[in-house]
Formats: sequence, structure tokens, C-alpha cells
Amino acid sequence: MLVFGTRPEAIKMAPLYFALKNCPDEFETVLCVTAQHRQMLDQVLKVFGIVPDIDLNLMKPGQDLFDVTAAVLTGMRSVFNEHQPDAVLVHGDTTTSLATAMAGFYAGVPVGHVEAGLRTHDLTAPFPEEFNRQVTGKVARWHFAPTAVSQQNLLDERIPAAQISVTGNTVIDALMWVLGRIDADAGRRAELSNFIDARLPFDWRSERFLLITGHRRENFGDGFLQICEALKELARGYPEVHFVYPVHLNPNVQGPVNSLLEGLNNVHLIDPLDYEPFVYLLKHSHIVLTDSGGIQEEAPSLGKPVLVMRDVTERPEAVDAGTVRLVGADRGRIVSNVAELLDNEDSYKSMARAHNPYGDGKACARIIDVLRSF
Ligand SMILES: CC(=O)N[C@H]1[C@@H](OP(=O)(O)OP(=O)(O)OC[C@H]2O[C@@H](n3ccc(=O)[nH]c3=O)[C@H](O)[C@@H]2O)O[C@H](CO)[C@@H](O)[C@@H]1O
Repeated sequence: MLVFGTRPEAIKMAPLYFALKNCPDEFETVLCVTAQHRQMLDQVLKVFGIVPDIDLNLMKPGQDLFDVTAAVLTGMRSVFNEHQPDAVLVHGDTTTSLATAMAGFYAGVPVGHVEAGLRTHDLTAPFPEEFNRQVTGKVARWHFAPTAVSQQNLLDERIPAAQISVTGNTVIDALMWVLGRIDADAGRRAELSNFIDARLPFDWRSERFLLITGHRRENFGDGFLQICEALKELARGYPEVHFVYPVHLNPNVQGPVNSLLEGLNNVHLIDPLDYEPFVYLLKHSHIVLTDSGGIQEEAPSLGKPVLVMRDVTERPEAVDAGTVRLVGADRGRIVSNVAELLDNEDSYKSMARAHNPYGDGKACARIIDVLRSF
């Protein structure tokens, strides 16, 4: 059984879902979604053409971490009772993953952790994700670590080596699948272009633009004010550059972003994009400014410099390779780093190198090999 509830989990679990479904003689695959994020999850399910077998549909207005954790935990009790899975697979560091892993532990269902071993070693950053992944790691029977760094983090926590496999990150499987589908189909490319044209009033194919995403809890409040002030300063200082920001639906993000950034001609605040147009836009972007985890993995494989608006990252591989840089949610650092990349071609070139520290597109096959031997 696969269980997930948010957009990034759905993107990263979709290829694994298909890979398992492709082995019907070996695995009966059941998909349960919690719908921790309803709308953004559904967007991804639609792109991949996936219909869940079970939908807990637990998103409610104004719910907090206590509500989500409790709802997933009790929801999964019923699901496990009814379906009696032999194993449950969860992903990464969401509240859905944490509570499902706990439910698996209580119900005696072995847990496989996809994207295991990422660590900042600071329980408050990202919050609550670092806590979620550490606790999920305590419970897991199989740890599917994307890189040697994440494998080492698990070994340092005295997880037995035999329970850890280095598989690569399934996000690269998803990215390659989506890009392959776009490349192979001129009609699809035309449709995507029309879709993006309808949302952006400039020629995004030829003009320079920054692609921005920001939604981390630890940046709510002052962090978002600083991010918005930085964007405002950059937009005024570089009127010929465009700033495209698909704004996360969380009201803590929508509030400051909409009020502080409206009315600037070259700042384009749009709704979160479906995965396919997002990836297409990422491919055409000049610089990526983000606090997201997944985008730190996708952008390097497309050769895009990434400035991460956080002080720590659980993904040091691309930072070490020099294609991702940490700039914090700090107005001065964001402005100076973006300005350097816009003004200095050598700096830009040194960060704009395509490389793939996070996988080769074969992570799902490796995960399935491990599950086969169970
Ligand atoms: C910092 C951190 O702890 N992040 C975690 C968070 O995801 P993460 O921070 O990656 O979550 P996001 O909501 O930023 O989602 C990123 C994904 O959404 C796509 N995208 C983004 C914007 C948009 O408009 N449309 C769109 O499709 C991106 O291509 C990317 O694949 O949960 C994931 C699932 O457990 C984990 O893997 C990540 O470690």
C-alpha cells in the first residue's frame, strides 16, 4: 500500500505507483491518499492519470498540525484494519508520512520509507519536516536513501546497513517521464505554451525570468516579508527581468505575497501550476529562487542556478557541487545573490551546469528490487 497526501509526495510517488502496478503478478498495489492538500494533490493525480483506491479526504479549513496528525493516525487505523496490507510505503517528511508510519508501527505493518535519511539535524528547520522524517526513520523497516549522503546519515543513527538501500530519488524518475512526454509530442508542447501564454504577459521563451516558489512554515511572518521586500527591490532594479511566482495556496503565504507584491509590472503572481507546465517553465527559466525541497533536486538536472531561501538544507549534494546556494530568507542576501547572477556572466555560468546528484531515473526499479526480496 502506498500512502501520500501532498503535491510533492504525489509527484515523487507516482512513478513508483506505476512501476508497482506494472508487476501485477508480484504485487497487489493499493493507493491511499489522505488529501492533506486537496487541490494541489488532485492537480498531480490528474497529470499522471492516477485514481486512488482510498481517499481519506481529510483537509478541513483552519486545521493545524495536531488536527492533521490525529486525523491521519485514526484514518489509517481503519484503512489498515480493512485492507491488512503486507507493507506500507510512505514518502519523505510530511505529516501524512509521519502519522502513517506511526499507524503502521501500532498495527504491525512494516513501513518502507522512500526518500529516507535526509537530515538538517535541526528539528526546527524545516519545521515540522525534520521531525517528521526522523521519526519516520525510527519506525521504517526499509530505508530507500536517495544518495550516499543520506545513507551515511542513517548509518550514523545506527540503522542497520542491511535495511538501507541507495536508490536515487524518484523525483528524477518523475521529471524524466514528464519531460520525455513533452519532448515526444509537439501537440502537447503547443498546448503547454498556450496555457503559459494565457498566464504570463511576456515572452517567457526568450526573455530572462526568475521562477520563484516559497511556502516553508519557518519563513511565515518576518521571512516572507523579507522575501517580498527583496523581490520588490529586484523588480524595481531590473525592470527588463521578469519575476514569476506561482503562489502556494496557504493563506500565510497568499496574504503577504499578494499585498506586498501587487502592482509591479514585471512581477507575475499566478496560481500554483500543474506539474507539467511548472516543469516546462522551469526548463525555460533563468534563475530559480525557492525554499522548496523538490525543486532543489529538479533544477540542477536542468542546469538552472538555484538560490535557496533557507539557512540549512537537507540536500547538500548540489550545494557542494556549486549549483545551489543558500541565501536565507534575508532581504540583503537574496538581492545581492540574484544581482550577481544577473550582472556577472561568469558567476552565472559557474552555477548553470546540468548535473544529477539526486538520481538517474531508475530509483523505482531499485526500490522494487528490494521489495521483491521481502
Ligand atoms: C524542504 C522540505 O522538507 N521539503 C519536503 C516537502 O516538499 P517540497 O518542499 O519539495 O514541496 P513543494 O510544495 O515545494 O513541491 C515541490 C514540487 O512541486 C512542483 N511544483 C511546484 C510549484 C508549482 O507551482 N507546481 C509544481 O508542480 C515542483 O516541481 C516540485 O516537484 O515534502 C516532500 C515530500 O515528502 C519532501 O520530499 C521534501 O523534502
